[in-house]
Amino acid sequence: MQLELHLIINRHAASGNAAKSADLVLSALDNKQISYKDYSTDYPGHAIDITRELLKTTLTPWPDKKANSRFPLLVILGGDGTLHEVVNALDQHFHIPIAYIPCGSGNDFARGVSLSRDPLMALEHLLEITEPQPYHVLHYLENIQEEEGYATNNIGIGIDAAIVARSNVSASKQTFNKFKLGSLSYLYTAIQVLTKQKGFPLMVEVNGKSVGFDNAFLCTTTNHPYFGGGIAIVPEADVKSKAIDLVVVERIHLLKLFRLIGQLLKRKHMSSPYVHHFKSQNIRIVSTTSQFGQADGEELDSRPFDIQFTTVERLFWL
Ligand SMILES: Nc1ncnc2c1ncn2[C@@H]1O[C@H](COP(=O)(O)OP(=O)(O)OP(=O)(O)O)[C@@H](O)[C@H]1O
Repeated sequence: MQLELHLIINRHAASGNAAKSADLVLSALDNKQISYKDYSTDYPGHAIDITRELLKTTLTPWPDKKANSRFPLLVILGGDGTLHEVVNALDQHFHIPIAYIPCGSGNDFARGVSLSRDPLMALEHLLEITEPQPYHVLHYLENIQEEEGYATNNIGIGIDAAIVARSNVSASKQTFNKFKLGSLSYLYTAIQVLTKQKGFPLMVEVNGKSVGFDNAFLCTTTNHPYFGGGIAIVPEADVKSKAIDLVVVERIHLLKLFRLIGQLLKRKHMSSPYVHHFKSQNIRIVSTTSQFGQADGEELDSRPFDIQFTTVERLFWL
């Protein structure tokens, strides 16, 4: 099957470093005499508008019914946030495959699906593939604001979301990204926010059973092991599995918390008595107090949450 590539490029990802990666990819395509159309994003959310336009005019589900035609393949160049926008813009068009060349700072989805984070290697991989594969993505339904969407990586309320909110306004992300140290930016901001985040009451419902926490600190639902730029929050999570992994960490004394962070970095935190792991195809979390929220590193407003999670299969050209 011949391909017609449609590239959505977020040159602003990785604090602008994505522009260089995108130019490398476009030059490689020119050298190989592979034709493409490229669309650069001009503002936050522009990837959504471009995707919706392509959906009306160009994109088709796999497999293509028209023989001898070139398949219009959507290719995303950006970070997890850009991918998040496109997955949500495609909504229930699960049979329209998404190809991905990671150019962001964290690139957790690429880590989660074992895709090379070197843009040229990811391009080689894309050009070798002959058909898309199904992967799971998280589906969430927030009952209070009746908001629905998808996440390729994770959705969290509590400290991880507070870190996202803080790092989006801090200069450290730009500084660390300049030196290609996106995950250090996350850790640096994390340490700044840790002292401020208070514990909050949380209810978790898994397979019809409710569990209450008086003093939750982190509550993250994840599709694969990674968050925050390569931190393995649930090392055993598997993007190919239908099950969702939820991890709840309790607010503990700062000294114990630093010890837990050490264990987290060595992937030994899951046995801690303060870390609670749930795995199911259907999970609900309820926070009656206002908390920060994040979906794939994109901020959700600070508010109470009542979220129902499932997974859906969608095609990726990976
Ligand atoms: N032209 C633009 N100017 C400013 N922001 C943009 C522009 N185009 C897209 N964006 C925004 O950039 C944000 C961040 O992009 P993205 O998450 O892909 O990169 P990143 O944060 O560097 O990577 P990662 O999420 O993998 O750490 C997205 O929220 C997107 O809406």
